[in-house]
Amino acid sequence: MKIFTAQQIREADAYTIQHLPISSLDLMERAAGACTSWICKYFAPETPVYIYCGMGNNGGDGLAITRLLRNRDYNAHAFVLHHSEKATADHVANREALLQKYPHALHDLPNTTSIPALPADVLIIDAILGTGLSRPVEGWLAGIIQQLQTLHATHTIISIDLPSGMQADSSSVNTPVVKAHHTLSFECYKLAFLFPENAGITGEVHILPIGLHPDYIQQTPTPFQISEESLIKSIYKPRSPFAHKGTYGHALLIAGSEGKMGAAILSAQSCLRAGVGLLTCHVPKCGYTIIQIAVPPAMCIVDDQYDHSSGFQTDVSKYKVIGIGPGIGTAAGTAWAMERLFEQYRQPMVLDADALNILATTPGLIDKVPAGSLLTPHPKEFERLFGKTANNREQLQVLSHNAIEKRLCILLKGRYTAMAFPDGNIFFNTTGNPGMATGGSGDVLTGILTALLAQGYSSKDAMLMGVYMHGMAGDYAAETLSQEAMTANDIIDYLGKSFLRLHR
Ligand SMILES: NC(=O)C1=CN([C@@H]2O[C@H](COP(=O)(O)OP(=O)(O)OC[C@H]3O[C@@H](n4cnc5c(N)ncnc54)[C@H](O)[C@@H]3O)[C@@H](O)[C@H]2O)[C@@H](O)CC1
Ligand SMILES: Nc1ncnc2c1ncn2[C@@H]1O[C@H](COP(=O)(O)OP(=O)(O)O)[C@@H](O)[C@H]1O
Ligand SMILES: [K+]
Repeated sequence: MKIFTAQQIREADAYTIQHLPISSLDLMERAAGACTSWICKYFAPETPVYIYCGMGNNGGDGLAITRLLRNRDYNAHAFVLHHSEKATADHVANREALLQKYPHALHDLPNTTSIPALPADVLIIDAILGTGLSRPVEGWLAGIIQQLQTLHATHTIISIDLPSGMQADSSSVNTPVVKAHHTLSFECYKLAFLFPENAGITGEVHILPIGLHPDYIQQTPTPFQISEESLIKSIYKPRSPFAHKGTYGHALLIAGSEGKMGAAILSAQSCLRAGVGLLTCHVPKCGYTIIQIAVPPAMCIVDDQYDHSSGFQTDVSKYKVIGIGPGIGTAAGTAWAMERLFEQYRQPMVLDADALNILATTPGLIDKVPAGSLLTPHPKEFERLFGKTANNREQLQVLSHNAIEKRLCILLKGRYTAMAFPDGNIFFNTTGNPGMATGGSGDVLTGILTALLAQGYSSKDAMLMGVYMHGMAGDYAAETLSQEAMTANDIIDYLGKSFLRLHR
């Protein structure tokens, strides 16, 4: 699913009006109709509904929703906030329509008044500002938004299209934004919904289709997309009936150190469960027996130190892919060995955890990482690698810039893991849940990505598919075990169920 900018949404609107037999007013009626149906599904007609409307088309939606709710016998009231002199044509048309049918449902709030006290059971609809927001809200309107923010604790708030004050495509940190329990947004996700800094502002996001022209959606390029199951199914390659273990690649996993052999076990097990043909683990000498007992299908070679500081003396060229990082530690010798590895091995590899920490502290080393490699930092590792950023929009820019410049596939872990590619595209993953906020989840991802590269998926496809499958396995685990009780091992156990879903 593409994510359009506010500007592109305006263009989509105009294109739809021009190429379909529909007026802009009818499109607004459709949008308002979709919101009204959603509200009626979840709230009984006895619920009093107060709808705060701005002067633009977002306010127009609010006025239309008021009329449509009244048509269904809801006790709905529109409060128009006069934040600008002029209203848009469709706002005016909907004002007239409401006045004509339900004159007592319309109330004007001049830009001197605050929101009058409201009964406890009122449902609040925020239709003040949408994608037309041109600058951060200030003055009187900022006061109104602050008032609505405090009402979040006592009333249910539904924002139309986006929480008023939120910028669709950029950061809104330190600016007044309505805090919603639900956001009913039209046609597509807005970029800002995916920013961790906006967690708790949109509430649950519900995307309501309003029939924007499919040609515009298909033809318009955008760097931002949501990775969906249909995309993953199109990437997935079923195994050939004539396959043998050599078909699916021999992977080398460099992982573990004293006290951190668990990371090696988790990534090795997930690598096997994600379909690698053959797996060899490179571990320090303290880990030999552990791996041999815990992961029988894997072969094992050892470093004669307690970390990986003797280097990877084996002939690395025979491996289809190398995954490196989980639990390896950051000893100077390990950094030295990693540098040698980049000289010997020039195919895409997977770098995670301590491998990333070593990159962050060894000047110039990141430039030696083979092109097409997959880097999987969480936000702290990302900051160590690329520095602090002022907000999530800037963070995304830094992510994409480095992916393009260094020709790497780099992700940034989170609720909506962002994946940036050398072609400039950025995808967001939606699978996964807070049950995965548990030690070892990331090690499992390293194993999955390594396995997919070994099986011949391209770097981009491996990242898109691996992150999606990792989250889906986490979702299956949470469904059966609860988010609290699930552990990283359970993500591995449910990988099978996730693959079965792709077979269908
Ligand atoms: N294709 C779509 O997505 C559709 C969108 N519609 C609605 O139209 C909305 C966009 O409408 P508009 O372009 O009229 O924009 P808005 O309704 O978001 O706001 C525009 C108005 O707010 C003022 N304004 C902007 N920033 C302000 C600030 N910081 N402080 C005070 N006033 C400010 C502008 O001067 C203008 O009067 C969408 O969010 C959606 O609700 C629907 O009606 C129909 C279809
Ligand atoms: N709230 C969440 N929603 C979705 N995915 C999550 C959530 N919390 C964690 N995850 C996922 O779990 C993984 C955690 O990785 P990481 O922080 O590297 O863990 P570790 O270092 O313990 O192995 C990431 O892939 C991340 O996207
Ligand atoms: K709004």
